Amino acid sequence: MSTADTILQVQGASKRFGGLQALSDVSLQIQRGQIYGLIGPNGAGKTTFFNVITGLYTPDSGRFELGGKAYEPAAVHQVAQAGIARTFQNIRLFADMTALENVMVGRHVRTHSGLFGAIFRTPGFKAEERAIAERAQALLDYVGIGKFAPYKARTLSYGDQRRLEIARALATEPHLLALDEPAAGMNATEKVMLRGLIDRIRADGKSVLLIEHDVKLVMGLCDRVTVLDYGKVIAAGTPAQVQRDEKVIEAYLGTGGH
Ligand SMILES: Nc1ncnc2c1ncn2[C@@H]1O[C@H](COP(=O)(O)OP(=O)(O)OP(=O)(O)O)[C@@H](O)[C@H]1O
Repeated sequence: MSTADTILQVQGASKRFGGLQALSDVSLQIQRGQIYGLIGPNGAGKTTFFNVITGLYTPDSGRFELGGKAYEPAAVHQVAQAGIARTFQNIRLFADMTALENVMVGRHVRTHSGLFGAIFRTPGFKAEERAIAERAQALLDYVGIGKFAPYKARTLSYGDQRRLEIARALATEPHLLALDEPAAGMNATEKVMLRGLIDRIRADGKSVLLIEHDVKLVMGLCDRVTVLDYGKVIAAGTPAQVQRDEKVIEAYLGTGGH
């Protein structure tokens, strides 16, 4: 049952690809200010779940509520307007745009001048553009890469590109930030910084949904965790609870061979 503190409520999400049931009746509930982990072996359906809640895949079934209001995850733009922002497992930045410009693009979801203003560069558009640039710089500072603002995205280190993706996602002012394997490919120092950043994002009032293979990171950061295997929820609870769960141990270590 959802409460006033529920930010995301998903009930019975399913998604089939041909003969493969990638998601089967998946439900979960994220409370405001929570860091929520979604884990499971390779191919368990984690990314499919992200794609469903962020409008990239149309679910076959499921009910979705964000901040107590029903939403149809029908289109990526509508999802951003509703208040979910995400990053991708395979970084998707505009490689030849500067770090600042990448964040400015994310910000445009929340601006008003629109295409007309952008094409004719109206005074309103220019003032708005300045404000957007200032806000983008503040977000780069926030994730710790402010000094790289004028650098092309592709020249940044891998860990910094991941932080840039987070800054761009934050630019849409989401209530829920969905991070798809943010620590993938990071070294130990970068992981420590990432952990600090996610903690700070939560402290600043946002909820975070996290797909992550680094078990230590998940267990250290998350308030609650849902475990998927073959598209089904096999366990949900605190990190300590799911770690002890036999179905979870079996899924990771068992005979599934995945
Ligand atoms: N667009 C698609 N078309 C067909 N099958 C797909 C599609 N997207 C995902 N799948 C399949 O759905 C299943 C779940 O994949 P998904 O990427 O969601 O798993 P995952 O838990 O994110 O895995 P990983 O940890 O490896 O990223 C897999 O068997 C995958 O091959």
